[in-house]
Amino acid sequence: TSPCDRQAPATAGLSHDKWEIDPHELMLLEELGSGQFGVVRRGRWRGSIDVAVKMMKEGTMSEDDFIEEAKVMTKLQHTNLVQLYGVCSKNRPIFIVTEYMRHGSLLNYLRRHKQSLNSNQDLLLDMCIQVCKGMAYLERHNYIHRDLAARNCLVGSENTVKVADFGLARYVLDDQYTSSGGTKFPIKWAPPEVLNYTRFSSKSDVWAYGVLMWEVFTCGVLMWEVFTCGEMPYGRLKNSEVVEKVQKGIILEKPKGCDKEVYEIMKKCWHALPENRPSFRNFKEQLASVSQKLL
Ligand SMILES: CN1CCN(C(=O)c2ccc(Nc3nc(-c4cccc(NC(=O)c5ccc(C(C)(C)C)cc5)c4)cn4ccnc34)cc2)CC1
Repeated sequence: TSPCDRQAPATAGLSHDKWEIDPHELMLLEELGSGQFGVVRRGRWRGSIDVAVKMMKEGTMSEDDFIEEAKVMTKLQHTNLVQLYGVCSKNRPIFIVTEYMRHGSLLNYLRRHKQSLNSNQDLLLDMCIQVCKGMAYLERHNYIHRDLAARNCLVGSENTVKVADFGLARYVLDDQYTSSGGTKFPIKWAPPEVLNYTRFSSKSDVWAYGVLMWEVFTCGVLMWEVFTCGEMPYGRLKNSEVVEKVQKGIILEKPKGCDKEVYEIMKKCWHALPENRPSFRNFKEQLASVSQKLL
């Protein structure tokens, strides 16, 4: 470092780097739920900023690797990504602090609002387009999500939808989740190359995105049909049965009430070969043109 760096002015004294959050600046409020890593709570940062705080249960993640990666993650900024504000890594458990999304996960939102959503194909398509925009940004930055699904997207005010927990899957220590044979591995969102070789890429994110679209549009059933909102893909099939179907190229059927053109687009995500699937970039354009026709 040049001599002037060594004489950094006292005001820069804070030993923390900008991705390090001082826990004294955090006020923890009610619990929002718990996930793979333990409890998540709503909080207030510096008295005024609404945040969500993931309190990482010991032994659930490789913490040092994650803290290193957090520096990169805080730089990923887009209106359709849940912003990582920083981490509290100086004591245990470590806290992951992100922007707060008041309506919770997209999956629960779809299930809670099926009545108003199922007759609103435009709103369902708009939600998919928002996720696509966030994913196109990650794709542009060569950042792979590895667990894109409606449960890992969040809903804020005015029906804003954002992609959450991108890249976090790499730090989970539970091999029931990380290995494709594990009971917690998201089989129903995984393409053949991930099932066979755990080969993740932005094109495996595209496959998962197609399943996310299917989750969203199973909300779009017509009034007189039994509501199948935010349905579980492949219903009650066992994971081994789903793997067999996916290997044979059997894909999810068109959700009732889903527009034919939308299903045609969804199907493009499920090409057996990753190179034959569209990128999120050109997907965004296709979805925008369909939404023009639908409006
Ligand atoms: C009127 N309704 C009342 C009920 N309701 C809520 O209780 C509710 C409201 C807001 C919520 N918001 C958030 N909830 C969460 C949240 C809550 C519980 C669990 C989790 N998820 C996790 O802990 C988690 C997710 C993924 C992963 C891997 C690595 C596997 C991909 C690991 C861990 C997130 C995170 N957030 C980040 C920003 N905003 C939120 C969550 C729930 C929604 C509104």
